[in-house]
Amino acid sequence: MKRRSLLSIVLIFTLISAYAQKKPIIGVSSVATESSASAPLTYINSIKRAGGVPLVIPMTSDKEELTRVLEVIDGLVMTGGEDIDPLKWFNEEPVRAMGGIAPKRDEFDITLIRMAVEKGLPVLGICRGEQAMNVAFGGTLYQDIPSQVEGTFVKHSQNAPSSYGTHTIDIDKNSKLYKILGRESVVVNSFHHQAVKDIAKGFKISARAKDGVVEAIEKEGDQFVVGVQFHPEGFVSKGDDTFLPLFRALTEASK
Ligand SMILES: N[C@@H](CCC(=O)NCCCC(=O)O)C(=O)O
Repeated sequence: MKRRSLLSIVLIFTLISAYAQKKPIIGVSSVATESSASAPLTYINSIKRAGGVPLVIPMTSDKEELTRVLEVIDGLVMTGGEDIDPLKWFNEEPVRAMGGIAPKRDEFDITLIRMAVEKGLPVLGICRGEQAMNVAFGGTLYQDIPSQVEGTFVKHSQNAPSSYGTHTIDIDKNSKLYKILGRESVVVNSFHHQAVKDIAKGFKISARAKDGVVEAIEKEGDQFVVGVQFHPEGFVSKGDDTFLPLFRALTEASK
């Protein structure tokens, strides 16, 4: 009898440790067009380098489909892209300097973020993904930094490779981002002309550029819900480990 109970304990322990070693499946919102569903390999390779298994999610706003997707993924990365429709999502008339919008992608991204966060999944929003995260929970955006934000001077739309940082951000020491990166400031890449204006309820600003533009946000509380205005995948996918801890924090939170 003793031998059998010892064997069953060893078996249970083996099963638990095997489960704990399983790589988490990380959903990646597709950079959708009307005719394709794909995501840049920079996101895919960064997730792999951080120990996750990437899974591209085709654009849909069908809640039944999204519910099934959320049953199979353990975490989520929201990718970059077009401007977000200001009239639909934060009740502002479009300013002349607003860029191209993608209404179906807005619906997809914002519905997916809301459902993932409400399900308790870890979510990392990148650039548009950070902006959609803020809007999904009631925040607003500057539609065009240069024409709407007095006193800004940093170039937020760099003409340099995505693996090359061009401006500094200052990180709040009381933030998840600081705990993850372990530094008060860091040089980031920058490919945007919009930014968080009013922070969503239940979120906080965790980093700003030297001209005050918001560069990172996070949900208050323990759930990993982090948005960054820069593109950490541009560095990580090229072997620069500066932001690998951010993807690792996502995959760890997804286990
Ligand atoms: N349109 C928004 C967000 C910009 C953004 O996501 N840039 C990334 C483009 C490259 C990619 O698709 O990853 C803004 O301009 O602020």
